[in-house]
Amino acid sequence: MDDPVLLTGASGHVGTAILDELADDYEWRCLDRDPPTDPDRFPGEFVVADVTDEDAIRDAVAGCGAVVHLAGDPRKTAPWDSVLANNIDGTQNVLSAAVDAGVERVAFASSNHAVKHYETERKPDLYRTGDEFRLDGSELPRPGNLYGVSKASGELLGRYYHDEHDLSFVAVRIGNLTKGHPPKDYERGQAMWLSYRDCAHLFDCCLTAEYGYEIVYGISDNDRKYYSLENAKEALGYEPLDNSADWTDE
Ligand SMILES: NC(=O)C1=CN([C@@H]2O[C@H](COP(=O)(O)OP(=O)(O)OC[C@H]3O[C@@H](n4cnc5c(N)ncnc54)[C@H](O)[C@@H]3O)[C@@H](O)[C@H]2O)C=CC1
Ligand SMILES: O=C1O[C@H](COP(=O)(O)O)[C@@H](O)[C@H](O)[C@H]1O
Repeated sequence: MDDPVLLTGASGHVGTAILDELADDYEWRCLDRDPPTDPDRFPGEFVVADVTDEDAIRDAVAGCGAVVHLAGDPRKTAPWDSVLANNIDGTQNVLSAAVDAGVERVAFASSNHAVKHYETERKPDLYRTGDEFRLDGSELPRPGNLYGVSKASGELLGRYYHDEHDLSFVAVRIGNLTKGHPPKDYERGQAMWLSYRDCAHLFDCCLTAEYGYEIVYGISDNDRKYYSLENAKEALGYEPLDNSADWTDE
C-alpha cells in the first residue's frame, strides 16, 4: 500500500496496538475527534475531526488508498443516540467518502457484541477448551445490545458499498483486546482474547490481502475459543502468535 492510510479512532486502544507495531510500515493519516495529548506518538499527519462531519471526512480521506475505521463509541452500554451518530452515521459517512474518493479498501472494527446472543444458550461451556462450537463469520448477527446492533449495521453498510460500488471491505469482529496478557478470572475474555501484536498483524493483513467482502474474527490463537480463525487465515493470511492459555490455568 503506497498511498496513505486513514486511521480513524487512532488515539484509542486498537489504534495504539496498530501503531505500536506498524507505525513505520504505512504512510498513516491519523484521525480522532480529540486532539492528541501526546502528538509525538503519532506518525504522519494528525487530523482532528468527527467521523460524522461530512466535509471533514471528505478532506481527510482524499488521496488515501485505504481506511482502517476504528472510530466510534465502544461501550457495550452505549445508548442509542450515541451509537446511531458515532457508529452508524459515522461509518456511513466514512464509507461514502471513501467510495467517492476512490479508496480501494476499508477495514472496519466490528465486535463480538454483534453476535453475542449465540452464547446465551451455550454458556459457559462454549468458553471452555474441548467445546467444539464455533462461529465462523457466515452466521447472521445476533447482537447482545444496541452497540452490537450498530456494529452489525456497519457490516451491512460495508456489504452495500462492496456490492454497489466494488469497495473491498473487511469487518473484523474484534474479541477482547487487552495489553500484555488476557483478562484474569474472565473465561469469556480469555476465549476471545486478542493480543496487541496479533491485533496489529491482523490489521496489517487487512491492508495487504486481496479480498472482496469478508467478515473475520479478531482473536488470538487461544485454546479456549468459540470463534473460528479459518476465514481470517484463508482470506487474509492471518497467523496469530499468542494464546491466552499460555497465561492462565485452565
Ligand atoms: N478494544 C476492544 O476490545 C474492542 C474494540 N472494538 C471496536 O474497535 C474500535 C476501537 O475501540 P477502542 O480502541 O477499544 O476504543 P477507544 O475508546 O479506546 O478508541 C476509540 C477512539 O475513537 C474516537 N472516537 C469516538 N467517536 C468518534 C467520532 N465520532 N469521531 C472521531 N473519533 C471518534 C475516540 O476519541 C477514541 O480515541 C471501536 O469501534 C470499538 O467498537 C470492537 C471489539 C472489541
Ligand atoms: O466490543 C467490545 O468488546 C470488548 C469485550 O467485551 P466484554 O463484554 O468482554 O467487555 C469490550 O471490552 C470493548 O469495550 C468493546 O468495544
